[in-house]
Amino acid sequence: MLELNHLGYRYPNAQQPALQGIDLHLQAGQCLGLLGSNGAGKTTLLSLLSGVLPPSSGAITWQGERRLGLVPQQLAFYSGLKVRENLELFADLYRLRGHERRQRLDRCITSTALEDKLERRAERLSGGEQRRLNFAIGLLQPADLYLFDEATVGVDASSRQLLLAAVQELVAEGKAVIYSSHYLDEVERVADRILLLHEGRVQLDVDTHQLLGDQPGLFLEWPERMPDALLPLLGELGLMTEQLPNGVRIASLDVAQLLAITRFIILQPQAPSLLRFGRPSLEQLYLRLNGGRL
Ligand SMILES: Nc1ncnc2c1ncn2[C@@H]1O[C@H](COP(=O)(O)OP(=O)(O)OP(=O)(O)O)[C@@H](O)[C@H]1O
Repeated sequence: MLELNHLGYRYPNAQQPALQGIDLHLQAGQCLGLLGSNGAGKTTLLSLLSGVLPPSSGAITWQGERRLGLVPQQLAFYSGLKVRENLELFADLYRLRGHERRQRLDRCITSTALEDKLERRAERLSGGEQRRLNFAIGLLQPADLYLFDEATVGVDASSRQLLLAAVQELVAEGKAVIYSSHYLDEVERVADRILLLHEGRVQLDVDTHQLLGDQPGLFLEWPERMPDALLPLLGELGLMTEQLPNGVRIASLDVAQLLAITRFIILQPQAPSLLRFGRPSLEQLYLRLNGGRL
C-alpha cells in the first residue's frame, strides 16, 4: 500500500534533520505502532505521509490511490460550530452522499460516544470530548490508511476503550493504520508491528508478538545489580536465560527449577525489585530498548 525509501526531512533553518533514512513498507490490514520519545520525529513522519510537509530527501510511493484519514495531534475542527455541524461540514468536504454519508456519520458518532453532544458547540466541549470529536472527524473520512497522532490524550478510560475498538475495527476491515502514542498499553493492544524512532532514525522495526514473545517467562531484576551467583546457578539448572541490565529473563522453567531459584533469592542480602511471571509488557521492553526514555 505504501512504501518509504530513504525518506528524510529537515525543517527550514534546523541544524539537524528531524528525520533521515526512513525505509518502510506498509501493507493493508497492518497496524503500525509508532513509538519514540519527545522530538524523535513521529509527528514529522505523519506530516510527510499526510502531505503537510514535502520530503527533503527520499520518496513516498503509494500503491494505488492515496486515500488517507488523519487524526492530528492538534485539534482540527471549527470551535464555533456545533458537533453535528462540524461532522456535516467534514462529510461535505469528504464528498459523502446518501447512504454512505449516513452510515459513516452514525458510525463515527457511536465509536466516539458523542451521541449526547451533537447539539453542543465544539468550544464548549470538555478537553476529552474535543479529542473525541477530532477522532470522529478522522474516522468519518473514507480512506485506506488512517494516521493517529496522540489521538487519545486526555480521554477518559471508558471512552478510550471505544476509540481503541474503533481502531481495531478499521484494521479488521483491512485498512492500514499508523498509531502514534506515548500510551504503550494502547500501542500494545492495537499494533501488530512496532516502529521505534530515535533522533529521526528507525531504531527498531519489529513484529509486536515477536518483540513481546509468545512464551511467558520469569523476570527477575534487582535495584542495582543482580547477585553474582545467579547466572552460575541458572547455568547449573540448565535454564535458557536472556540477560537484562540488572537481571534476567528465564524463558521457561519447571516447578523444581522455580523452587531452586526461590531458595536462592531468599538467601540474598538484597531482595529483587521485580519478580514477575508472564509476558513482558511493551512498556517494560520499551524502557529497556529506548534507554529509559518514555
Ligand atoms: N516547526 C518546526 N521547526 C523546526 N523544528 C521542528 C519543528 N517541528 C518539530 N521540530 C523538530 O523536529 C524534531 C522532531 O519533532 P517531532 O514533532 O516530529 O517529534 P515527535 O516524535 O512527534 O515528538 P512528541 O512526542 O513530542 O510529539 C524535534 O527535534 C523538533 O524539535
